[in-house]
Amino acid sequence: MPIYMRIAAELGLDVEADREATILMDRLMTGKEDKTDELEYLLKNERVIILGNGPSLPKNLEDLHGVVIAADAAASVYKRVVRKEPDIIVTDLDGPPDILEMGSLKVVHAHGDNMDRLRKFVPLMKELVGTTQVEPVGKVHNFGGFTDGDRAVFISMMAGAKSVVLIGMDFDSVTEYDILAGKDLIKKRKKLEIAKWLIEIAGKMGCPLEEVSKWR
Ligand SMILES: Nc1ncnc2c1ncn2[C@@H]1O[C@H](COP(=O)(O)OP(=O)(O)OP(=O)(O)O)[C@@H](O)[C@H]1O
Ligand SMILES: Nc1nc2c(c(=O)[nH]1)N=C(CO)CN2
Repeated sequence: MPIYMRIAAELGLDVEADREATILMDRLMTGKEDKTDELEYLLKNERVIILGNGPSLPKNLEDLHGVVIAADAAASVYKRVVRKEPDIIVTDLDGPPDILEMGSLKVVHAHGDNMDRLRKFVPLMKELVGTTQVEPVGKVHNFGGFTDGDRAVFISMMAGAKSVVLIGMDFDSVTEYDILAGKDLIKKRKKLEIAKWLIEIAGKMGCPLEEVSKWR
């Protein structure tokens, strides 16, 4: 079974709704600039640092050398701690809305459970990269991956990054942010297990992961 079909079955996701969201995203991107070439240019042959939103993130943000990709709410933590904005934000738009005001290149994911947020936020954006987890349509791409953090890993690999460093990817523990945001913690833990599994697959596919011991 294709990897995404296994994930959809495990989490009870509606694949047809994902397809509908992909078509919606393509329509919402009409007249907007598809920044995929710039995304690739930013990452190709670079050392890429991917920030996940795990509890260890704030303590590990000193002296980062490389292109910084923040997975969703990790962008807010990065800005609060180092007073800089990440180069790239990968999001499915369920993080804090202030991240959308950052100057970072945004990679916005369409899926069956965020169509309202796509309708609300994509019209406010001038340029973006649109992604999906099902068949690509028009300007909406599938680079692989599922959660924001592991999608950032697949994007980096597909763009030809020289190496990939993972920070704040604590797959065994949810954050205070998840609890305060009232997330379904059983589902969140399942998503973190999936993220870990997919990053392992990316490693087997040749993704040049650095310092693997830190996130295991
Ligand atoms: N312990 C952790 N808690 C939260 N995120 C983590 C953790 N470890 C790794 N991550 C990665 O950081 C990403 C961004 O975190 P964030 O809290 O914004 O999650 P999210 O993707 O918006 O939540 P959801 O997966 O429910 O949509 C996650 O998608 C995941 O890939
Ligand atoms: N349909 C659907 N797709 C997703 C979802 C989700 O909640 N529903 N969450 C994701 C990462 O958090 C990624 N993809």
